[in-house]
Amino acid sequence: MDALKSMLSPLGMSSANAIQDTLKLVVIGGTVETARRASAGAWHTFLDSFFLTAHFSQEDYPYDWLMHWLSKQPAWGRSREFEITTRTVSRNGLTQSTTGDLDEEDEDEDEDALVHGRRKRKVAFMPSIDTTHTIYYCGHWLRITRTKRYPDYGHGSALKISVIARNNDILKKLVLEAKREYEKDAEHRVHIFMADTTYGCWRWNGARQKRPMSSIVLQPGVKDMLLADCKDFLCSEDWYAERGIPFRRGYLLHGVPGSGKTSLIHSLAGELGLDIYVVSLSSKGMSDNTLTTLMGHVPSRCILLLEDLDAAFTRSVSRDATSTGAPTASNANSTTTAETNDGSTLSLSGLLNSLDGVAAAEGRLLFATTNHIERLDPALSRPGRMDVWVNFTHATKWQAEGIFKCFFPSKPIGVAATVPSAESSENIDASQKNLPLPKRKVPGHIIPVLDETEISELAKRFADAIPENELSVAALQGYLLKNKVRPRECVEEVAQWVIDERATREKLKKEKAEREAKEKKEAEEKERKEKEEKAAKEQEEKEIKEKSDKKERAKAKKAHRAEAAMKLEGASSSTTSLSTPEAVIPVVLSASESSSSESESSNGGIEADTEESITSEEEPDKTAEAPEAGDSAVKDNHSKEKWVAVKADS
Ligand SMILES: Nc1ncnc2c1ncn2[C@@H]1O[C@H](COP(=O)(O)OP(=O)(O)OP(=O)(O)O)[C@@H](O)[C@H]1O
Repeated sequence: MDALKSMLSPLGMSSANAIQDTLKLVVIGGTVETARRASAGAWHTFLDSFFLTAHFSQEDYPYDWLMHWLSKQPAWGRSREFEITTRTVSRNGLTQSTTGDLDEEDEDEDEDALVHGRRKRKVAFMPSIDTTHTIYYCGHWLRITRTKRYPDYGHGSALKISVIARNNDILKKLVLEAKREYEKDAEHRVHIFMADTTYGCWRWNGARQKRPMSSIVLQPGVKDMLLADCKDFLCSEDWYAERGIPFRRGYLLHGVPGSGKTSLIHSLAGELGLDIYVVSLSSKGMSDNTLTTLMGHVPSRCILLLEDLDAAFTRSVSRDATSTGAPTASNANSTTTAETNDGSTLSLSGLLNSLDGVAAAEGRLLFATTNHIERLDPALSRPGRMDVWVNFTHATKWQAEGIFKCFFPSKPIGVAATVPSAESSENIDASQKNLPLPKRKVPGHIIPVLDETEISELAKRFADAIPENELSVAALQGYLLKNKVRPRECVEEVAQWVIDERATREKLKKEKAEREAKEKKEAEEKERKEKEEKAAKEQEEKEIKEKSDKKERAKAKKAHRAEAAMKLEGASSSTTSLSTPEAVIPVVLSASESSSSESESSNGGIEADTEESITSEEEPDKTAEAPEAGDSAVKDNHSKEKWVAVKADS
């Protein structure tokens, strides 16, 4: 300090004091800030040594479990910063409400209630992103933060849970509890995931009610066989491992549209408690790499569904004659990449590799559906890839009877049949016109419940009226749906419906044939026009080329003559320099004198005047006989004239 004072002494006393004070402040401030930072660091180190933090990403299941669990926590619902959404509470879309749910007016109303035919929307409070909530759980305070995973892309969330604890038991307990609750609530639903070709990942698409196996009417034994096969596969992992066989199984469901292929898969997923991962191979942006990535991310126990396999290598919307993935003449070499204008590039080899390549997931049940098995490449449907094939046909009489019984529940014999009243008949008509029903869950009051014998008898009559293997089960279902509250009338009118259906189909067939014929004609006309235009263009190009060739040849000829003239001039000057009496005799040279002119005449060039052709070397005497040098005649053939120097008799 003394040194500082002595340094500052030459300055005025007052300014020296001011500088001293400033320096003091700087020193004190720096010390305080350093102390603050050190203490904060020590505090964080202290906290970190006690806090356990777990991260959960939206792409993984635990995130769903925790979001579902949190949605039921009162503290989560009491959050003071909200995101208000009419979407599902969590990514999994389970329909239970958060504790902060905002129901409209009558809270006790049915969740599925319809207002003017529309489902009522629930408004839910979701704690907003980047806010921290403290929840008390099993004697611990949990600090929970929802964050954005990819803020730049605007999607993807993550959860961060911190807790003061000696070990991670509390977090394990929390995750297990959340999982249990989630699974309990998801018990009656099948989760559907769709392939996202843009990001090469799976996106949750919805949770559907399970469909009972009994609602699928197939020929006897088919459902049982499939169910038993799937169950057997799922519990034979060790058996596969012992034999070195990849733990995968493929099912190919093929047959006519509307015969229950997709419904059966849905039903099986519910029965086996598996999620469904759906890939549409013909979707935009699908490529070998994307498919391989997707297949690599399929969980081990699930159903992987490849829909409309025959349309894999075509982007056609039609699923009939024009749509093909088959090794036809044009695409026989199907291992080559199919490139389309929508940017999709998928090859058969890419598909095969992704199905059973090294990166393909194990333990999954692969289901593929197609309406045209004959169009599939044999490599795709061979055993090992598709182990079980099931053929779906149009409805048989047996199926018609079965589906009728599914639609109209029966009462045990002896209980009086419920017949709709006149008032309810009005409702019936309204429902048949597809007008909204007041309550979805209680339609029983308008459906007459007949006794078993009557239903059996009606079902039999219904089946008798249905032609074998002609109409799809979906078509029968459509007819029954229209008559869902009129079982007796439904049977009475079915014969007429079949006639109408045939007529409609015939009409549609005819229209389709006409449309196709028209399209074919237009295509042919277009092709013919294109051909004509092409031919005209080619002809024009040919003519232009010929003209330019002619010009070129004429130019070359001119140049050649000029060259020859130059040579002659050179020769004449050399003879003069020898002081030999020479005369320059003009002679007419023809184009045929030169080799170039020969070639020209041979290839159709300008004809040479051979009569008057004289060469200085070959016919010197002729040149000698030529008129005197002074008045050497310049013959016509203007352009063909050349002056050559020849020795003349002096
Ligand atoms: N065998 C069946 N048993 C019960 N319902 C059926 C059956 N076949 C079709 N359906 C009904 O028909 C509708 C269409 O069925 P689904 O989508 O399963 O047919 P699909 O064979 O997959 O048709 P596509 O080949 O066109 O995809 C569904 O609503 C389903 O309930």
